[in-house]
Amino acid sequence: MRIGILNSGGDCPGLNAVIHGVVGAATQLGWEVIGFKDGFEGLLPPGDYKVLKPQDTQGILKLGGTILGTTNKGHFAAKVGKGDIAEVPADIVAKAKRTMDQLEIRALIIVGGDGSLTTGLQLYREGWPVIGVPKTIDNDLRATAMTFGFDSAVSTVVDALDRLHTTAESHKRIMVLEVMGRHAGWIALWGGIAGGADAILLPEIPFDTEKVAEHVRQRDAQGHHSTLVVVAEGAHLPDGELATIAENAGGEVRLGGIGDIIARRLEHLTGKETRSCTLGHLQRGGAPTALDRILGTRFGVMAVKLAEEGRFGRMVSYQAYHVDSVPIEEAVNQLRLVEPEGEMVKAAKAVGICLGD
Ligand SMILES: Nc1ncnc2c1ncn2[C@@H]1O[C@H](COP(=O)(O)OP(=O)(O)OP(=O)(O)O)[C@@H](O)[C@H]1O
Ligand SMILES: O=P(O)(O)OC[C@H]1O[C@](O)(CO)[C@@H](O)[C@@H]1O
Ligand SMILES: [Mg+2]
Repeated sequence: MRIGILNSGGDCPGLNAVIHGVVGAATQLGWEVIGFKDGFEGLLPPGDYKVLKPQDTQGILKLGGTILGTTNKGHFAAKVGKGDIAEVPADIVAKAKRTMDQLEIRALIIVGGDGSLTTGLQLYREGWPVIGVPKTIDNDLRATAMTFGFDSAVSTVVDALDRLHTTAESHKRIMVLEVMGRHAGWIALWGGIAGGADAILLPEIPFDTEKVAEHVRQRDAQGHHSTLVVVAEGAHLPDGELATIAENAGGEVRLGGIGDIIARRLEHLTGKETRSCTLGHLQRGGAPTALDRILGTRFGVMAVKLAEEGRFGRMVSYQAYHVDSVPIEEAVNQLRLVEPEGEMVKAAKAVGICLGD
């Protein structure tokens, strides 16, 4: 038996751990694994792929990125189909299906985010043997309590904050760190708490910059002359708007710029020298943490198990310390956001972190 795997959408630390897990588990069953390159693009005739044997995945656990490559552009860019639902055009699907048939692929493991899994759902509904593996550093999918890549991204935020602390203290400055997370504040909240931020601004909690400025003044009065502010890229400006750069190929807006805006306002309101720093794709690169290597491995193993059991149309999911699965249709387009009254936000406030509300 032969199965396929592809990565699609943005990359994420831990993708190679999934590939490693899939190849390891499939090899034990005597199966062959085909790795399609650059997302769904690799499915287009004549097919861009490589046969993945255990020796091809040796040593990749610790590597960031993906050995298969990925894309969020290309021929599979979803177009608006029936009832305003984005669909991949029929001729593209037909061409890709030819490759699947020629290679006799009996299961296709799609490791991707919301967009790629929506495409996966379309293909499953058209009869493809699809299995989904969720991938996002944002950790914002309702159907899974944790995704690989998140812990690595948080570690990068913590490392950045550790470094910013010392320069902020030396100069008695406010430092604003803008972090990723799209419309969810998980990276900001976890990274901010672990990195000892003094203020954390989230998409889920409307904030008032004057309240942050007052927090800075109080800290100054207590003898703390530097302040670290973490702001999520998707946090809303006081008028409710998002700070954006452009639209990307998938039609999704590219977020960015809120750190600079907040820094300028805080400097104006407090009279303190303020600098901002955008962490950007550093959060997506580099070696995955041990947790992400383990999670990626377990997700890969579960994907092969689902293939063995013929349970297609399902997405691997992590719930209550167990790796299990849910129907893909229940998983896509269901965001898990920070609860403004949740225990974690309360814990942040309890240790004196200002959320700007
Ligand atoms: N709403 C959608 N419906 C169907 N396909 C989609 C949708 N949004 C995106 N896609 C397709 O999925 C692929 C990747 O999309 P996108 O760049 O959003 O990545 P993703 O899988 O959502 O991962 P992430 O956004 O976390 O990087 C592209 O081919 C894109 O056309
Ligand atoms: O790599 P790109 O296309 O700029 O996408 C960046 C976005 O992708 C993510 O890294 C993951 O969804 C977001 O946190 C961020 O907004
Ligand atoms: Mg997406």
